[in-house]
Formats: sequence, C-alpha cells, structure tokens
Amino acid sequence: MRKPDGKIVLLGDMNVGKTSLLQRYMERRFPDTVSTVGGAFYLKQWRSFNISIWDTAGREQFHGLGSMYCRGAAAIILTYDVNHPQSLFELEDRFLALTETANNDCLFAIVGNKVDLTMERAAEGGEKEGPASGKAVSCVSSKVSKQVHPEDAMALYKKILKYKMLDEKEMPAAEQMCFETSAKTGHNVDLLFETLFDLVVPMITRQRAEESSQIVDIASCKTPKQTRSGCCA
Ligand SMILES: Nc1nc2c(ncn2[C@@H]2O[C@H](COP(=O)(O)OP(=O)(O)OP(=O)(O)O)[C@@H](O)[C@H]2O)c(=O)[nH]1
Ligand SMILES: [Mg+2]
Repeated sequence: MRKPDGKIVLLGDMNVGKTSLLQRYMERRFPDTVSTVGGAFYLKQWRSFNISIWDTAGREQFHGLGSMYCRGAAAIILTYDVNHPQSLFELEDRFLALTETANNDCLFAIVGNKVDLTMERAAEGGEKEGPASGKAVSCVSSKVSKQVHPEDAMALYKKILKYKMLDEKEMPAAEQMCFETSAKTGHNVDLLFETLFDLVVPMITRQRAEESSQIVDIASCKTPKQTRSGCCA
C-alpha cells in the first residue's frame, strides 16, 4: 500500500457523530454505529494525492491514544454536537492538548454535528400563530432549539490559533473553518471534507518541495583534501 501523502484526524467527545460523518462522506450512507474502540482510517484519493482520514474514539478510556493518532496530522476536525454545549467545552479542555503532535502548520476545523435535530429558525416564525389569532399552531415539532451557536465555535477557533501561536492573517478565516453538519441528512458533509482536502493538498506540495530541496547530492560533493590536523606541525 502506498504511504498516505497527508493525514486528517477526527477528534471529539463520544457520541458527537465522528464515525457517522466519516461514513456519510466515504460510504454515502448513515448506518447504525457502535462506539469506536481505538481508531480506524479510510484512504481518500484526492486529485493525485492519497489522504488518510482517521476516526478516533471519544470515550475517556481511549483518551491516551489521541495524541498518537494526531502525530503528523495536516488537519484536525474538532467535532461537537450542536445540542450539547459540554461537547464544545470538551474540545478545549480535553482534546486540544492531544494535537501537540500534529504538524506545526496543522489546520483546524470546528464542526457542530447533528443540526438536523435542531429547530429551523424559519419554522419558528412565519405561519405559526398563537390562539389569539384564531389560527391553530399548525405543527408541533419535536426538534429542540440549538444549544451551541456558530459564533461559539468561531470564538473557539480564534482561541486555538492564539494558543498555537498561529498568525490569524496567515490561516483560513473562522467562517471558512467552522461548519455545521448533519451526518444523518448529509448537510455540509462533502463541503467539510473537500474544503480540507483543497487546503491540505498545497501543504503537501509545499512540504515535498522543501524536502527535495534539502536532499544533498552526495555524488557532487567532493572529498575535502586531506590536511594535516593540528596547529603546530
Ligand atoms: N440525528 C442525528 N444523529 C446522529 C448524527 N450523527 C450521528 N448521530 C447518531 O449519534 C450516535 C453516535 O454517533 P457516532 O458516529 O457513533 O459517534 P462518535 O462520535 O463516533 O462516538 P464515539 O465513537 O463513541 O467517539 C449514533 O446513534 C448516530 O446514529 C446526526 O447528524 N444526526
Ligand atoms: Mg465513533
């Protein structure tokens, strides 16, 4: 098997939907999942590059493995559940420290999953009227209002850049790197992965160019003339 050219890692608390997002993207379906044990990866061919995408376990007992999976990562997808604020806090508290082993110029995406479970703002207003209007409230939705807003994710993104001492002007903007997704409906899932692939490919190309410029042509190196050592011959 050819060695992958780049690595992307999904991190985040258990149950936020990391495995489901990856399966939605790679297999175009939303199957039943079981909580991940350890980690697993898919290989994605993007243009002429081979990118590995690693799914990790969110369960606390596997936490120690996280930094191993992040080693050499070109991008990390920090995933939370838009209905559980704690899952966003955990990203900063528990998961950010695991990314120390990633590349120095590693990209970060912050992904709020399960938006399909939240109430559409448009559906809240519009047609819906109270008893005083004489119109019945037409639909009773089982959806709940969103607990975490995109601004919270963008604030975390900016915080991460500061923490990593990355220059905000040189990194992609928060608006580009914070996503709300649904692995169930597929909402924004392709956009998430393909935005990252398009950002990671130039990094791989740059890295290769740097590596090849550092290769020393041994054949062209002349053997230095034998000189007598010592200073007082
Ligand atoms: N409604 C809805 N449910 C989702 C979505 N994504 C995942 N789920 C459900 O959430 C549960 C957990 O999903 P997983 O993908 O296994 O979560 P995980 O983050 O991989 O969890 P760990 O492997 O334990 O870290 C499953 O029951 C999924 O079906 C989504 O976008 N919408
Ligand atoms: Mg999983």
